[in-house]
Amino acid sequence: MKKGLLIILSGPSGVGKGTVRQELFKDESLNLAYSISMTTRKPRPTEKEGVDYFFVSEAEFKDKIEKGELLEYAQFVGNYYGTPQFYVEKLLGEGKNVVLEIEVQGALQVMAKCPHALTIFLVPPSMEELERRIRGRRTEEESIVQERLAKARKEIATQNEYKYVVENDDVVAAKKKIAQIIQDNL
Ligand SMILES: Nc1ncnc2c1ncn2[C@@H]1O[C@H](COP(=O)(O)OP(=O)(O)OP(=O)(O)O)[C@@H](O)[C@H]1O
Ligand SMILES: Nc1nc2c(ncn2[C@@H]2O[C@H](COP(=O)(O)O)[C@@H](O)[C@H]2O)c(=O)[nH]1
Repeated sequence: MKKGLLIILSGPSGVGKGTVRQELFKDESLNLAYSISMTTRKPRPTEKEGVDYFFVSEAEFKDKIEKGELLEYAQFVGNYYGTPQFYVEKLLGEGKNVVLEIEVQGALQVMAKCPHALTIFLVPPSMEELERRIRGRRTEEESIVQERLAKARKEIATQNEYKYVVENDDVVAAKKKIAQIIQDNL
């Protein structure tokens, strides 16, 4: 069986990666699977264990790092986030096109390890709109919103490291562009 395509969907916090990803997953012709990350962040009220993330303690996360079980990992605004390698390899082996929805430091690690990965960076129409989206979600307290926005400015400056940059002005339009990019690379 032909191995699946590894797809990195990156971009600043609040740009709409999760929203666009959910739209993409409605398109069954893309044969997508989502890589569920591990994090030390506390779950948000709507988030479910094993669906949105595997929520773990810092000690558990560090144990995974030591055992070499993460494809990549990073610290992001006070918490660890990482990609369990086992599931990614299993899904790719089953021919699935696997989506990693990750921040920039982790994306750069995967690019170094997997040079054939399809890399897509989502940008907001403006910083003002990004701020509206992060605040509109009402998931972070003010100090964290400020830290995420500061991080976003640095992350947006790395967009040239990615093969494709897509503006998320409209969710359906962004989904269509990314679906076309994936089809073109299959
Ligand atoms: N094109 C869009 N126009 C307007 N609002 C949008 C658009 N895309 C996403 N949003 C909204 O922006 C907010 C942030 O989106 P989302 O949580 O998907 O971002 P994210 O990039 O996955 O964030 P994080 O990296 O922090 O998980 C949500 O409230 C979502 O509904
Ligand atoms: N390097 C990684 N980054 C990840 C992973 N899973 C999610 N993320 C990114 O972290 C930030 C913050 O996420 P949030 O859920 O707290 O808003 C965001 O950019 C995510 O895409 C991962 O496994 N590795």
